[in-house]
Amino acid sequence: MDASRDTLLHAVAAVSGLAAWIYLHGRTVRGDHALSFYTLCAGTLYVLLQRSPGLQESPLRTTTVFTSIHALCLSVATVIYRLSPWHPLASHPGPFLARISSLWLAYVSSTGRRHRVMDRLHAKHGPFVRIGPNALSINSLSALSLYAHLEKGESYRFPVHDRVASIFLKQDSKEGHRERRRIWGGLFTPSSISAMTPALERRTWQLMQCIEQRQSVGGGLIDLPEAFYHWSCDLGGDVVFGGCNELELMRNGDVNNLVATGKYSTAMMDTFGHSPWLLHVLWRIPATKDMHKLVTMTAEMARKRVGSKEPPTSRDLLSYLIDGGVPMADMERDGMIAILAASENTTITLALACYFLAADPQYLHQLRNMLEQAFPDPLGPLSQSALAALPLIDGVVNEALRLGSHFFLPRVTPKGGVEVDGVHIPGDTIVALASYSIQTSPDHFYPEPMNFRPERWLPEGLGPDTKTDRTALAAFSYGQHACLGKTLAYNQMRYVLARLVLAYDMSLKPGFDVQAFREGIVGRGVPNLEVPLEMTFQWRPGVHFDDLGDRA
Ligand code: HEM
Repeated sequence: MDASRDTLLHAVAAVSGLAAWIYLHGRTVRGDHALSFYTLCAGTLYVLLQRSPGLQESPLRTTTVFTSIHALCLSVATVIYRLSPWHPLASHPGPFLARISSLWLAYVSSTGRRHRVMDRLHAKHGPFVRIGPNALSINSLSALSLYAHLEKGESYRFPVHDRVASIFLKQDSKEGHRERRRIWGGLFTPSSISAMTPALERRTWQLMQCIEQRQSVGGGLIDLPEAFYHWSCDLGGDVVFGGCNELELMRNGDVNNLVATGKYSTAMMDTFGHSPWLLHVLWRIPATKDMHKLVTMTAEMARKRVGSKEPPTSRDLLSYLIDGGVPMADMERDGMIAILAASENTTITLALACYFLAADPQYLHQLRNMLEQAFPDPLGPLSQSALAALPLIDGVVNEALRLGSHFFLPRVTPKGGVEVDGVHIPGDTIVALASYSIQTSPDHFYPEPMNFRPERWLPEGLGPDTKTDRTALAAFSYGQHACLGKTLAYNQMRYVLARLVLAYDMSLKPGFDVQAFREGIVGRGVPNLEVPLEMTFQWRPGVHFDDLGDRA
Protein backbone atom coordinates (compact mmCIF):
# COMPACT_ATOMS: atom_id res chain seq x y z
CA MET A 1 0.00 0.00 0.00
CA ASP A 2 1.40 3.43 -0.82
CA ALA A 3 2.18 5.94 1.93
CA SER A 4 -0.79 8.24 1.25
CA ARG A 5 -3.29 5.33 1.43
CA ASP A 6 -1.54 4.23 4.59
CA THR A 7 -1.89 7.64 6.19
CA LEU A 8 -5.52 7.90 5.10
CA LEU A 9 -6.31 4.53 6.62
CA HIS A 10 -4.61 5.46 9.92
CA ALA A 11 -6.51 8.75 10.01
CA VAL A 12 -9.80 6.93 9.41
CA ALA A 13 -8.95 4.52 12.22
CA ALA A 14 -8.18 7.39 14.62
CA VAL A 15 -11.28 9.42 13.71
CA SER A 16 -13.54 6.36 13.94
CA GLY A 17 -12.05 5.68 17.40
CA LEU A 18 -12.97 9.19 18.54
CA ALA A 19 -16.40 8.88 16.89
CA ALA A 20 -16.95 5.62 18.78
CA TRP A 21 -16.07 7.38 22.05
CA ILE A 22 -18.63 10.13 21.32
CA TYR A 23 -21.26 7.54 20.46
CA LEU A 24 -20.58 5.33 23.51
CA HIS A 25 -20.34 8.25 25.94
CA GLY A 26 -23.20 7.93 28.45
CA ARG A 27 -24.65 4.87 26.67
CA THR A 28 -24.96 1.32 27.97
CA VAL A 29 -23.94 -1.15 25.30
CA ARG A 30 -23.96 -4.91 25.59
CA GLY A 31 -20.38 -6.15 25.60
CA ASP A 32 -21.18 -9.27 23.57
CA HIS A 33 -22.96 -7.19 20.91
CA ALA A 34 -20.06 -4.72 20.75
CA LEU A 35 -17.58 -7.58 20.40
CA SER A 36 -19.61 -9.16 17.58
CA PHE A 37 -19.89 -5.77 15.85
CA TYR A 38 -16.14 -5.17 16.01
CA THR A 39 -15.35 -8.71 14.87
CA LEU A 40 -17.68 -8.22 11.91
CA CYS A 41 -16.12 -4.85 11.03
CA ALA A 42 -12.57 -6.22 11.27
CA GLY A 43 -13.57 -9.24 9.17
CA THR A 44 -15.17 -7.02 6.52
CA LEU A 45 -12.09 -4.78 6.39
CA TYR A 46 -9.87 -7.83 6.00
CA VAL A 47 -11.95 -9.19 3.10
CA LEU A 48 -12.02 -5.77 1.37
CA LEU A 49 -8.26 -5.41 1.75
CA GLN A 50 -7.72 -8.88 0.34
CA ARG A 51 -9.59 -7.83 -2.77
CA SER A 52 -7.74 -4.51 -3.12
CA PRO A 53 -5.00 -4.51 -5.74
CA GLY A 54 -1.49 -3.17 -5.08
CA LEU A 55 -1.22 -3.74 -1.32
CA GLN A 56 2.33 -3.74 0.04
CA GLU A 57 1.42 -4.94 3.54
CA SER A 58 -0.52 -8.12 4.20
CA PRO A 59 -4.31 -7.60 4.71
CA LEU A 60 -3.97 -9.18 8.17
CA ARG A 61 -1.29 -6.71 9.26
CA THR A 62 -3.21 -3.72 7.89
CA THR A 63 -6.41 -4.86 9.62
CA THR A 64 -4.54 -5.32 12.90
CA VAL A 65 -2.93 -1.87 12.67
CA PHE A 66 -6.29 -0.25 11.81
CA THR A 67 -8.06 -1.98 14.71
CA SER A 68 -5.26 -1.13 17.15
CA ILE A 69 -5.28 2.58 16.23
CA HIS A 70 -9.08 2.65 16.54
CA ALA A 71 -8.98 0.94 19.96
CA LEU A 72 -6.11 3.15 21.14
CA CYS A 73 -7.89 6.38 20.23
CA LEU A 74 -11.12 5.16 21.83
CA SER A 75 -9.26 4.20 25.04
CA VAL A 76 -7.16 7.36 25.22
CA ALA A 77 -10.22 9.61 24.72
CA THR A 78 -12.04 7.65 27.43
CA VAL A 79 -9.17 7.90 29.91
CA ILE A 80 -8.51 11.61 29.24
CA TYR A 81 -12.17 12.43 29.77
CA ARG A 82 -12.43 10.37 32.98
CA LEU A 83 -9.37 12.06 34.46
CA SER A 84 -10.31 15.51 33.20
CA PRO A 85 -11.77 18.32 35.31
CA TRP A 86 -14.87 18.18 33.03
CA HIS A 87 -15.91 14.79 34.34
CA PRO A 88 -18.94 15.23 36.65
CA LEU A 89 -17.16 13.35 39.47
CA ALA A 90 -13.83 15.16 39.01
CA SER A 91 -14.05 16.83 42.43
CA HIS A 92 -14.31 13.52 44.30
CA PRO A 93 -11.06 11.85 45.40
CA GLY A 94 -10.37 8.21 44.79
CA PRO A 95 -7.73 5.76 43.54
CA PHE A 96 -6.24 6.70 40.16
CA LEU A 97 -7.12 3.35 38.57
CA ALA A 98 -10.70 3.54 39.87
CA ARG A 99 -11.16 6.86 38.07
CA ILE A 100 -9.97 5.32 34.81
CA SER A 101 -11.81 2.01 34.67
CA SER A 102 -14.56 0.01 36.34
CA LEU A 103 -12.19 -2.95 36.18
CA TRP A 104 -10.54 -1.62 39.36
CA LEU A 105 -13.79 -2.14 41.28
CA ALA A 106 -14.26 -5.54 39.62
CA TYR A 107 -10.78 -6.58 40.76
CA VAL A 108 -11.24 -5.30 44.33
CA SER A 109 -14.62 -7.02 44.50
CA SER A 110 -13.12 -10.31 43.33
CA THR A 111 -10.81 -10.34 46.36
CA GLY A 112 -13.82 -10.38 48.71
CA ARG A 113 -12.19 -7.54 50.66
CA ARG A 114 -13.86 -4.60 48.94
CA HIS A 115 -15.42 -3.47 52.23
CA ARG A 116 -12.00 -3.13 53.88
CA VAL A 117 -10.49 -1.32 50.90
CA MET A 118 -13.43 1.13 50.94
CA ASP A 119 -13.02 1.60 54.67
CA ARG A 120 -9.37 2.56 54.25
CA LEU A 121 -10.24 4.91 51.40
CA HIS A 122 -12.92 6.64 53.47
CA ALA A 123 -10.48 7.02 56.36
CA LYS A 124 -8.09 8.74 53.93
CA HIS A 125 -10.45 10.78 51.75
CA GLY A 126 -13.60 11.37 53.79
CA PRO A 127 -17.24 10.41 53.27
CA PHE A 128 -17.33 10.57 49.43
CA VAL A 129 -14.89 8.40 47.49
CA ARG A 130 -14.82 7.85 43.74
CA ILE A 131 -14.56 4.08 43.34
CA GLY A 132 -15.25 3.89 39.61
CA PRO A 133 -15.29 6.23 36.62
CA ASN A 134 -18.93 6.84 37.43
CA ALA A 135 -19.33 5.48 40.94
CA LEU A 136 -19.19 6.87 44.48
CA SER A 137 -19.03 5.14 47.82
CA ILE A 138 -20.68 7.16 50.59
CA ASN A 139 -19.81 6.76 54.24
CA SER A 140 -22.66 8.71 55.79
CA LEU A 141 -25.97 7.65 57.27
CA SER A 142 -27.61 10.40 55.21
CA ALA A 143 -27.08 8.15 52.19
CA LEU A 144 -29.80 5.86 53.56
CA SER A 145 -32.33 8.26 52.07
CA LEU A 146 -31.05 7.31 48.59
CA TYR A 147 -32.38 3.79 49.06
CA ALA A 148 -35.93 5.09 49.48
CA HIS A 149 -36.39 6.04 45.84
CA LEU A 150 -33.30 5.34 43.72
CA GLU A 151 -33.26 2.51 41.19
CA LYS A 152 -30.79 -0.36 41.08
CA GLY A 153 -27.67 -0.18 38.91
CA GLU A 154 -26.83 -2.34 35.90
CA SER A 155 -24.99 -4.79 38.15
CA TYR A 156 -28.39 -6.22 39.05
CA ARG A 157 -28.97 -7.75 35.61
CA PHE A 158 -28.59 -11.50 35.82
CA PRO A 159 -26.53 -11.91 33.84
CA VAL A 160 -27.59 -10.12 30.65
CA HIS A 161 -30.49 -7.95 29.58
CA ASP A 162 -33.38 -10.20 28.64
CA ARG A 163 -37.11 -9.90 28.79
CA VAL A 164 -37.40 -11.96 31.96
CA ALA A 165 -38.41 -9.85 34.98
CA SER A 166 -37.66 -10.96 38.50
CA ILE A 167 -37.73 -9.55 41.98
CA PHE A 168 -34.31 -8.40 43.23
CA LEU A 169 -32.96 -8.04 39.67
CA LYS A 170 -33.06 -4.73 37.83
CA GLN A 171 -36.38 -4.19 36.12
CA ASP A 172 -37.20 -1.68 33.45
CA SER A 173 -40.39 -0.49 35.12
CA LYS A 174 -40.83 0.65 38.70
CA GLU A 175 -44.46 -0.44 38.58
CA GLY A 176 -43.43 -3.93 37.44
CA HIS A 177 -41.18 -4.29 40.48
CA ARG A 178 -43.86 -2.93 42.83
CA GLU A 179 -46.41 -5.41 41.50
CA ARG A 180 -43.99 -8.33 41.77
CA ARG A 181 -43.13 -7.28 45.32
CA ARG A 182 -46.85 -7.24 46.14
CA ILE A 183 -47.26 -10.79 44.83
CA TRP A 184 -44.21 -12.06 46.73
CA GLY A 185 -45.50 -10.24 49.82
CA GLY A 186 -48.19 -12.94 50.25
CA LEU A 187 -45.45 -15.34 51.37
CA PHE A 188 -44.33 -13.05 54.17
CA THR A 189 -47.60 -12.16 55.94
CA PRO A 190 -47.71 -13.23 59.62
CA SER A 191 -50.12 -16.07 58.84
CA SER A 192 -48.00 -17.38 55.92
CA ILE A 193 -44.86 -17.26 58.04
CA SER A 194 -46.58 -19.08 60.84
CA ALA A 195 -47.79 -21.75 58.36
CA MET A 196 -44.12 -22.43 57.55
CA THR A 197 -43.29 -23.33 61.17
CA PRO A 198 -43.86 -27.12 60.82
CA ALA A 199 -41.37 -27.24 57.92
CA LEU A 200 -38.87 -25.19 59.95
CA GLU A 201 -39.24 -27.53 62.93
CA ARG A 202 -38.92 -30.70 60.85
CA ARG A 203 -35.89 -29.41 58.95
CA THR A 204 -34.19 -28.31 62.18
CA TRP A 205 -34.62 -31.75 63.75
CA GLN A 206 -33.08 -33.12 60.56
CA LEU A 207 -30.24 -30.65 60.93
CA MET A 208 -29.51 -32.04 64.37
CA GLN A 209 -29.51 -35.58 62.99
CA CYS A 210 -27.25 -34.40 60.18
CA ILE A 211 -24.81 -32.86 62.66
CA GLU A 212 -24.83 -36.07 64.64
CA GLN A 213 -24.23 -38.26 61.63
CA ARG A 214 -21.56 -36.12 59.95
CA GLN A 215 -19.67 -35.69 63.22
CA SER A 216 -19.63 -39.46 63.69
CA VAL A 217 -17.80 -39.91 60.37
CA GLY A 218 -15.83 -36.64 60.57
CA GLY A 219 -13.67 -37.41 63.60
CA GLY A 220 -16.04 -35.54 65.92
CA LEU A 221 -16.04 -32.39 63.78
CA ILE A 222 -18.69 -30.84 61.58
CA ASP A 223 -18.23 -28.40 58.70
CA LEU A 224 -20.85 -26.07 60.13
CA PRO A 225 -21.44 -23.67 57.19
CA GLU A 226 -21.89 -26.66 54.89
CA ALA A 227 -24.46 -28.24 57.22
CA PHE A 228 -26.33 -24.91 57.46
CA TYR A 229 -26.23 -24.50 53.67
CA HIS A 230 -27.77 -27.95 53.26
CA TRP A 231 -30.40 -27.20 55.92
CA SER A 232 -31.32 -23.89 54.30
CA CYS A 233 -31.53 -25.37 50.78
CA ASP A 234 -33.80 -28.17 52.00
CA LEU A 235 -35.97 -25.65 53.85
CA GLY A 236 -35.82 -23.26 50.87
CA GLY A 237 -37.03 -26.12 48.66
CA ASP A 238 -40.11 -26.42 50.93
CA VAL A 239 -40.77 -22.68 51.12
CA VAL A 240 -40.23 -21.97 47.41
CA PHE A 241 -41.27 -25.16 45.60
CA GLY A 242 -43.46 -26.90 48.21
CA GLY A 243 -40.85 -29.64 48.66
CA CYS A 244 -41.72 -31.29 45.32
CA ASN A 245 -38.10 -31.25 44.15
CA GLU A 246 -36.92 -33.43 47.02
CA LEU A 247 -33.58 -31.66 47.25
CA GLU A 248 -32.67 -33.41 50.53
CA LEU A 249 -29.10 -32.10 50.72
CA MET A 250 -28.85 -32.96 54.41
CA ARG A 251 -29.65 -36.59 53.61
CA ASN A 252 -27.95 -37.09 50.24
CA GLY A 253 -25.30 -34.39 50.14
CA ASP A 254 -25.15 -31.74 47.43
CA VAL A 255 -25.04 -34.10 44.44
CA ASN A 256 -25.93 -31.33 41.94
CA ASN A 257 -23.54 -28.78 43.41
CA LEU A 258 -26.38 -26.38 44.11
CA VAL A 259 -24.48 -24.56 46.86
CA ALA A 260 -21.27 -24.15 44.87
CA THR A 261 -23.05 -22.97 41.71
CA GLY A 262 -25.12 -20.51 43.75
CA LYS A 263 -22.06 -19.09 45.50
CA TYR A 264 -20.14 -18.88 42.23
CA SER A 265 -23.00 -17.11 40.43
CA THR A 266 -23.48 -14.58 43.22
CA ALA A 267 -19.74 -13.88 43.30
CA MET A 268 -19.59 -13.44 39.52
CA MET A 269 -22.44 -10.95 39.61
CA ASP A 270 -20.85 -9.11 42.50
CA THR A 271 -17.50 -8.94 40.71
CA PHE A 272 -18.37 -8.31 37.08
CA GLY A 273 -21.68 -6.55 37.66
CA HIS A 274 -19.62 -3.35 37.89
CA SER A 275 -18.38 -3.97 34.35
CA PRO A 276 -21.59 -5.36 32.83
CA TRP A 277 -20.13 -5.29 29.31
CA LEU A 278 -17.54 -7.82 30.45
CA LEU A 279 -20.13 -10.05 32.10
CA HIS A 280 -22.05 -10.07 28.80
CA VAL A 281 -18.97 -11.42 27.06
CA LEU A 282 -18.19 -13.92 29.83
CA TRP A 283 -21.80 -15.16 29.64
CA ARG A 284 -21.03 -16.41 26.11
CA ILE A 285 -18.00 -18.50 27.11
CA PRO A 286 -17.48 -21.57 29.31
CA ALA A 287 -16.16 -19.41 32.20
CA THR A 288 -19.77 -18.94 33.26
CA LYS A 289 -20.99 -22.48 32.74
CA ASP A 290 -21.88 -22.74 36.44
CA MET A 291 -24.13 -19.70 36.12
CA HIS A 292 -25.91 -21.33 33.19
CA LYS A 293 -26.21 -24.51 35.24
CA LEU A 294 -27.84 -22.64 38.12
CA VAL A 295 -30.36 -21.02 35.77
CA THR A 296 -31.20 -24.38 34.16
CA MET A 297 -31.37 -26.26 37.46
CA THR A 298 -33.68 -23.80 39.20
CA ALA A 299 -35.84 -23.40 36.05
CA GLU A 300 -36.35 -27.17 36.03
CA MET A 301 -37.37 -27.04 39.70
CA ALA A 302 -39.93 -24.32 38.98
CA ARG A 303 -41.33 -26.23 35.99
CA LYS A 304 -41.58 -29.42 38.04
CA ARG A 305 -43.49 -27.55 40.74
CA VAL A 306 -45.88 -25.96 38.21
CA GLY A 307 -46.49 -29.33 36.55
CA SER A 308 -46.97 -31.13 39.87
CA LYS A 309 -50.43 -32.66 40.35
CA GLU A 310 -50.22 -32.60 44.14
CA PRO A 311 -50.60 -29.18 45.79
CA PRO A 312 -48.10 -28.46 48.59
CA THR A 313 -49.27 -28.97 52.18
CA SER A 314 -48.84 -25.25 52.91
CA ARG A 315 -48.70 -22.43 50.36
CA ASP A 316 -45.24 -22.02 48.86
CA LEU A 317 -43.82 -19.10 46.88
CA LEU A 318 -44.90 -20.65 43.59
CA SER A 319 -48.54 -20.74 44.82
CA TYR A 320 -48.44 -16.94 45.12
CA LEU A 321 -46.67 -16.46 41.80
CA ILE A 322 -49.12 -18.75 39.96
CA ASP A 323 -52.14 -17.00 41.51
CA GLY A 324 -50.54 -13.62 40.67
CA GLY A 325 -50.43 -14.57 36.96
CA VAL A 326 -46.62 -14.33 36.78
CA PRO A 327 -45.33 -15.67 33.40
CA MET A 328 -43.50 -19.01 33.47
CA ALA A 329 -40.11 -17.57 32.49
CA ASP A 330 -40.37 -15.01 35.31
CA MET A 331 -41.36 -17.74 37.79
CA GLU A 332 -38.26 -19.69 36.84
CA ARG A 333 -36.02 -16.66 37.50
CA ASP A 334 -37.89 -15.79 40.71
CA GLY A 335 -37.42 -19.38 41.85
CA MET A 336 -33.67 -19.04 41.37
CA ILE A 337 -33.56 -15.76 43.29
CA ALA A 338 -35.68 -17.25 46.06
CA ILE A 339 -33.46 -20.29 46.56
CA LEU A 340 -30.38 -18.06 46.73
CA ALA A 341 -32.07 -15.47 48.97
CA ALA A 342 -33.44 -18.11 51.30
CA SER A 343 -30.15 -19.90 51.76
CA GLU A 344 -27.00 -17.83 51.42
CA ASN A 345 -27.35 -15.06 54.00
CA THR A 346 -29.17 -17.06 56.65
CA THR A 347 -26.56 -19.80 56.46
CA ILE A 348 -23.54 -17.61 57.04
CA THR A 349 -25.24 -15.50 59.70
CA LEU A 350 -26.09 -18.65 61.65
CA ALA A 351 -22.59 -20.05 61.22
CA LEU A 352 -21.09 -16.77 62.44
CA ALA A 353 -23.45 -16.65 65.42
CA CYS A 354 -22.34 -20.15 66.46
CA TYR A 355 -18.70 -19.22 65.91
CA PHE A 356 -18.96 -16.12 68.11
CA LEU A 357 -20.77 -18.07 70.86
CA ALA A 358 -18.15 -20.82 70.81
CA ALA A 359 -15.29 -18.31 70.71
CA ASP A 360 -16.72 -16.40 73.68
CA PRO A 361 -18.56 -19.03 75.79
CA GLN A 362 -19.77 -16.47 78.38
CA TYR A 363 -22.38 -15.47 75.80
CA LEU A 364 -23.27 -19.10 75.09
CA HIS A 365 -23.99 -19.59 78.80
CA GLN A 366 -25.90 -16.32 79.12
CA LEU A 367 -28.06 -17.15 76.15
CA ARG A 368 -28.68 -20.68 77.38
CA ASN A 369 -29.69 -19.47 80.84
CA MET A 370 -32.16 -17.11 79.27
CA LEU A 371 -33.52 -19.81 76.96
CA GLU A 372 -33.82 -22.34 79.77
CA GLN A 373 -35.98 -19.96 81.76
CA ALA A 374 -38.34 -19.57 78.82
CA PHE A 375 -38.18 -23.21 77.65
CA PRO A 376 -37.44 -25.64 80.53
CA ASP A 377 -37.68 -28.70 78.23
CA PRO A 378 -34.62 -28.49 75.93
CA LEU A 379 -36.32 -30.51 73.21
CA GLY A 380 -39.81 -29.15 73.78
CA PRO A 381 -41.75 -26.78 71.50
CA LEU A 382 -40.27 -23.31 70.89
CA SER A 383 -42.89 -20.68 70.31
CA GLN A 384 -41.85 -17.92 67.91
CA SER A 385 -43.45 -15.21 70.01
CA ALA A 386 -41.56 -16.38 73.14
CA LEU A 387 -38.29 -16.45 71.16
CA ALA A 388 -38.91 -12.97 69.78
CA ALA A 389 -39.33 -11.73 73.35
CA LEU A 390 -35.74 -12.72 74.26
CA PRO A 391 -33.61 -9.72 73.29
CA LEU A 392 -30.27 -11.51 73.74
CA ILE A 393 -30.97 -13.92 70.90
CA ASP A 394 -31.60 -10.98 68.56
CA GLY A 395 -28.48 -9.34 69.98
CA VAL A 396 -26.45 -12.41 68.92
CA VAL A 397 -28.01 -12.44 65.44
CA ASN A 398 -27.58 -8.67 65.00
CA GLU A 399 -23.92 -8.82 65.99
CA ALA A 400 -23.33 -11.67 63.53
CA LEU A 401 -25.00 -9.57 60.83
CA ARG A 402 -23.18 -6.38 61.81
CA LEU A 403 -19.74 -7.99 61.72
CA GLY A 404 -20.37 -10.36 58.82
CA SER A 405 -22.78 -8.79 56.31
CA HIS A 406 -21.26 -5.86 54.45
CA PHE A 407 -23.34 -5.53 51.36
CA PHE A 408 -22.49 -3.32 48.44
CA LEU A 409 -25.84 -2.22 47.05
CA PRO A 410 -25.42 0.14 44.11
CA ARG A 411 -28.16 2.54 43.04
CA VAL A 412 -28.30 5.04 40.17
CA THR A 413 -29.01 8.73 40.70
CA PRO A 414 -31.82 10.28 38.62
CA LYS A 415 -31.13 12.68 35.74
CA GLY A 416 -31.09 15.86 37.86
CA GLY A 417 -28.80 14.31 40.48
CA VAL A 418 -29.29 14.24 44.27
CA GLU A 419 -27.97 16.03 47.36
CA VAL A 420 -26.35 14.16 50.25
CA ASP A 421 -25.02 16.14 53.21
CA GLY A 422 -25.06 19.27 51.06
CA VAL A 423 -22.98 17.64 48.32
CA HIS A 424 -24.49 17.49 44.84
CA ILE A 425 -24.14 14.11 43.15
CA PRO A 426 -24.74 14.35 39.39
CA GLY A 427 -27.32 12.30 37.51
CA ASP A 428 -26.52 8.76 36.29
CA THR A 429 -23.94 8.24 39.02
CA ILE A 430 -23.70 4.86 40.74
CA VAL A 431 -23.88 5.40 44.49
CA ALA A 432 -23.50 2.88 47.29
CA LEU A 433 -23.51 3.05 51.06
CA ALA A 434 -20.21 2.00 52.67
CA SER A 435 -22.04 -0.48 54.90
CA TYR A 436 -18.96 -2.02 56.57
CA SER A 437 -17.64 1.40 57.61
CA ILE A 438 -21.10 2.37 58.86
CA GLN A 439 -21.60 -0.88 60.76
CA THR A 440 -18.22 -0.78 62.49
CA SER A 441 -17.97 2.95 63.18
CA PRO A 442 -17.71 4.06 66.82
CA ASP A 443 -20.14 6.84 65.86
CA HIS A 444 -22.86 4.22 65.54
CA PHE A 445 -21.70 1.30 67.69
CA TYR A 446 -19.75 2.08 70.84
CA PRO A 447 -17.79 0.80 72.76
CA GLU A 448 -15.78 -1.93 71.02
CA PRO A 449 -17.30 -1.51 67.57
CA MET A 450 -15.13 -4.28 66.11
CA ASN A 451 -16.06 -6.82 68.78
CA PHE A 452 -18.97 -9.20 69.24
CA ARG A 453 -20.91 -7.71 72.14
CA PRO A 454 -24.56 -8.85 71.86
CA GLU A 455 -25.59 -6.95 74.99
CA ARG A 456 -25.16 -3.67 73.09
CA TRP A 457 -28.59 -4.47 71.60
CA LEU A 458 -30.26 -4.85 75.04
CA PRO A 459 -32.00 -1.86 76.63
CA GLU A 460 -29.17 -1.32 79.18
CA GLY A 461 -26.52 -1.79 76.47
CA LEU A 462 -22.83 -1.74 77.45
CA GLY A 463 -23.13 1.00 80.01
CA PRO A 464 -24.13 4.64 80.01
CA ASP A 465 -21.93 5.60 77.02
CA THR A 466 -23.35 2.89 74.77
CA LYS A 467 -24.24 3.88 71.23
CA THR A 468 -26.30 1.38 69.26
CA ASP A 469 -27.76 3.00 66.20
CA ARG A 470 -30.23 0.45 64.86
CA THR A 471 -30.63 2.24 61.54
CA ALA A 472 -26.89 1.78 60.96
CA LEU A 473 -27.34 -2.00 60.63
CA ALA A 474 -27.68 -2.10 56.86
CA ALA A 475 -27.83 -5.90 56.51
CA PHE A 476 -31.40 -5.98 55.16
CA SER A 477 -31.06 -2.75 53.18
CA TYR A 478 -33.69 -0.02 53.11
CA GLY A 479 -36.56 1.33 51.09
CA GLN A 480 -38.30 -0.02 48.04
CA HIS A 481 -35.84 -2.90 47.50
CA ALA A 482 -35.29 -3.82 51.16
CA CYS A 483 -35.26 -7.49 52.07
CA LEU A 484 -38.74 -9.00 51.89
CA GLY A 485 -37.73 -12.04 53.92
CA LYS A 486 -36.41 -10.22 57.00
CA THR A 487 -39.11 -11.42 59.42
CA LEU A 488 -38.90 -14.95 58.07
CA ALA A 489 -35.11 -14.89 58.32
CA TYR A 490 -35.18 -13.74 61.97
CA ASN A 491 -37.75 -16.44 62.78
CA GLN A 492 -35.58 -19.11 61.22
CA MET A 493 -32.34 -17.91 62.79
CA ARG A 494 -33.83 -17.52 66.28
CA TYR A 495 -35.39 -20.98 66.08
CA VAL A 496 -32.26 -22.82 64.93
CA LEU A 497 -29.99 -20.98 67.33
CA ALA A 498 -32.30 -21.70 70.27
CA ARG A 499 -32.55 -25.41 69.39
CA LEU A 500 -28.79 -25.80 69.10
CA VAL A 501 -27.95 -23.80 72.23
CA LEU A 502 -30.53 -25.68 74.33
CA ALA A 503 -29.39 -29.10 73.15
CA TYR A 504 -25.64 -28.84 72.66
CA ASP A 505 -22.37 -27.59 74.00
CA MET A 506 -20.51 -26.19 71.03
CA SER A 507 -16.77 -25.69 70.66
CA LEU A 508 -14.26 -24.77 67.97
CA LYS A 509 -11.81 -27.29 66.55
CA PRO A 510 -8.76 -27.53 68.87
CA GLY A 511 -6.10 -25.01 67.76
CA PHE A 512 -8.64 -23.02 65.74
CA ASP A 513 -7.05 -19.77 64.53
CA VAL A 514 -9.60 -17.17 65.60
CA GLN A 515 -7.64 -14.27 64.07
CA ALA A 516 -7.34 -15.96 60.67
CA PHE A 517 -11.02 -16.82 60.74
CA ARG A 518 -12.05 -13.20 61.40
CA GLU A 519 -9.71 -12.07 58.59
CA GLY A 520 -11.34 -14.61 56.30
CA ILE A 521 -14.90 -13.26 56.68
CA VAL A 522 -15.18 -11.76 53.23
CA GLY A 523 -17.97 -10.60 50.94
CA ARG A 524 -18.66 -11.82 47.43
CA GLY A 525 -22.21 -10.63 46.98
CA VAL A 526 -23.04 -12.48 50.19
CA PRO A 527 -20.77 -13.19 53.15
CA ASN A 528 -18.23 -15.93 52.44
CA LEU A 529 -15.96 -17.73 54.89
CA GLU A 530 -12.47 -18.36 53.55
CA VAL A 531 -11.30 -20.32 56.60
CA PRO A 532 -13.25 -23.56 57.20
CA LEU A 533 -15.39 -23.42 60.33
CA GLU A 534 -15.11 -26.85 61.92
CA MET A 535 -16.84 -27.28 65.23
CA THR A 536 -17.90 -29.94 67.69
CA PHE A 537 -21.46 -30.22 69.00
CA GLN A 538 -21.88 -32.34 72.10
CA TRP A 539 -25.23 -33.23 73.63
CA ARG A 540 -25.63 -31.47 76.93
CA PRO A 541 -25.93 -33.64 80.04
CA GLY A 542 -29.41 -35.12 80.17
CA VAL A 543 -30.24 -34.42 76.50
CA HIS A 544 -30.02 -37.38 74.13
CA PHE A 545 -30.21 -37.96 70.43
CA ASP A 546 -32.70 -40.81 71.02
CA ASP A 547 -35.02 -38.22 72.55
CA LEU A 548 -35.54 -36.84 69.03
CA GLY A 549 -37.65 -39.91 68.28
CA ASP A 550 -39.43 -39.66 64.93
CA ARG A 551 -39.71 -35.86 64.93
CA ALA A 552 -37.21 -35.53 62.11
C1 HEM B 1 -29.85 -13.23 57.17
C2 HEM B 1 -30.71 -13.33 56.19
C3 HEM B 1 -30.93 -12.32 55.09
C4 HEM B 1 -30.23 -11.17 54.81
C5 HEM B 1 -29.04 -10.58 55.56
C6 HEM B 1 -30.85 -10.59 53.63
C7 HEM B 1 -30.43 -9.41 53.04
C8 HEM B 1 -31.04 -8.82 51.95
C9 HEM B 1 -30.63 -7.57 51.34
C10 HEM B 1 -29.46 -6.73 51.79
C11 HEM B 1 -31.46 -7.31 50.32
C12 HEM B 1 -31.44 -6.08 49.42
C13 HEM B 1 -30.52 -6.27 48.28
C14 HEM B 1 -30.40 -5.04 47.45
O1 HEM B 1 -30.98 -4.01 47.70
O2 HEM B 1 -29.64 -5.11 46.52
C15 HEM B 1 -32.40 -8.40 50.25
C16 HEM B 1 -33.40 -8.49 49.31
C17 HEM B 1 -34.29 -9.53 49.27
N1 HEM B 1 -34.36 -10.60 50.14
FE1 HEM B 1 -33.19 -10.93 51.73
N2 HEM B 1 -31.87 -11.39 53.23
C18 HEM B 1 -31.97 -12.45 54.09
C19 HEM B 1 -32.87 -13.49 54.04
C20 HEM B 1 -33.89 -13.60 53.14
C21 HEM B 1 -34.85 -14.67 53.09
C22 HEM B 1 -34.91 -15.86 54.05
C23 HEM B 1 -35.67 -14.42 52.04
C24 HEM B 1 -36.83 -15.28 51.62
C25 HEM B 1 -36.90 -15.93 50.54
C26 HEM B 1 -35.23 -13.17 51.42
C27 HEM B 1 -35.82 -12.58 50.32
C28 HEM B 1 -35.40 -11.40 49.74
C29 HEM B 1 -36.02 -10.83 48.55
C30 HEM B 1 -37.19 -11.39 47.78
C31 HEM B 1 -35.32 -9.64 48.25
C32 HEM B 1 -35.54 -8.69 47.09
C33 HEM B 1 -36.49 -7.56 47.46
C34 HEM B 1 -36.69 -6.59 46.31
O3 HEM B 1 -35.84 -6.47 45.43
O4 HEM B 1 -37.72 -5.92 46.31
N3 HEM B 1 -34.15 -12.71 52.12
N4 HEM B 1 -32.12 -9.30 51.25
